[in-house]
Amino acid sequence: MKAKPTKLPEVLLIEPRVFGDKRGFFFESYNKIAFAAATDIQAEFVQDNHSCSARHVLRGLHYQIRQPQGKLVRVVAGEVFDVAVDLRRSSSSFGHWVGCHLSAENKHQLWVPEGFAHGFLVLSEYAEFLYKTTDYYAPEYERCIRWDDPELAIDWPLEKAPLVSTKDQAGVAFKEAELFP
Ligand SMILES: Cc1cn([C@H]2C[C@H](O)[C@@H](COP(=O)(O)OP(=O)(O)O[C@H]3O[C@H](C)C(=O)[C@H](O)[C@H]3O)O2)c(=O)[nH]c1=O
Repeated sequence: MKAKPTKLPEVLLIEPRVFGDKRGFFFESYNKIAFAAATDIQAEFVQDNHSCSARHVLRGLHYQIRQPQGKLVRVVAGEVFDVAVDLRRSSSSFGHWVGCHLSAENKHQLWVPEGFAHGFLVLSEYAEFLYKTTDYYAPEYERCIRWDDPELAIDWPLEKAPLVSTKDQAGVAFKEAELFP
C-alpha cells in the first residue's frame, strides 16, 4: 500500500496494492503493520462502520468533540466526494478542507485524523461506505457543522440540492462550533 499526503498533510490518501487476475481482484483493505509502516501512524481501530446512501445524499460534517475519532474510510460500491476539515485552532491549516473522490473503482482510502470534521457527498446511484474508527461512537459528544458553511466554502460537486438528515440540517456555523485546541 502507498500513503501520500493531501493538501492537508495529515490527511492521507491511501492506495492499496490490488492483485487482479481473470477471477477478479484481491487486496488487503487493512493490515495493521502495513498501515503503520506506510503512514507512520500507530492507530488502534475499535469500531467498523458501514453505511449505504443514495445519490445526492450528503452526510456530515461530523466529529466528536470528546473521544475524537480517527477514521479510515473507503467505498466498496459507487463513488463519493469525501471531505475532511481541520478543526484544530493551533493548526496551520485550521479551517481548511480537502476533498477526494473515493470509489469502488479506485479503491482509495482516506485517513482522517482526530481533530477533523468529516463528511461525504454521494456521486453514484448509491454508495456503500465503510470505515474504521479509533474510538467508540459517543452521541453525547457528536457535533455537526453545516456542510454549506460559507466560511469553510467547501466546493462540493453538487448536481442539485443534497439530501441531508434533519440532524445535519441543524448543523452549526463553523464560527459557532466547538473546536479543538
Ligand atoms: C455514527 C454512528 C451512528 N449510529 C446510529 C445513530 C443513528 O441512529 C444511526 C444513523 O446515525 P447518523 O445519522 O449519525 O449516521 P451518519 O450521518 O452516517 O453519521 C456518520 O457520518 C459521518 C460521515 C461521519 O464521519 C461519522 O462517522 C458519522 O457521524 O446510526 C451508531 O449506532 N453508531 C455510530 O457510530
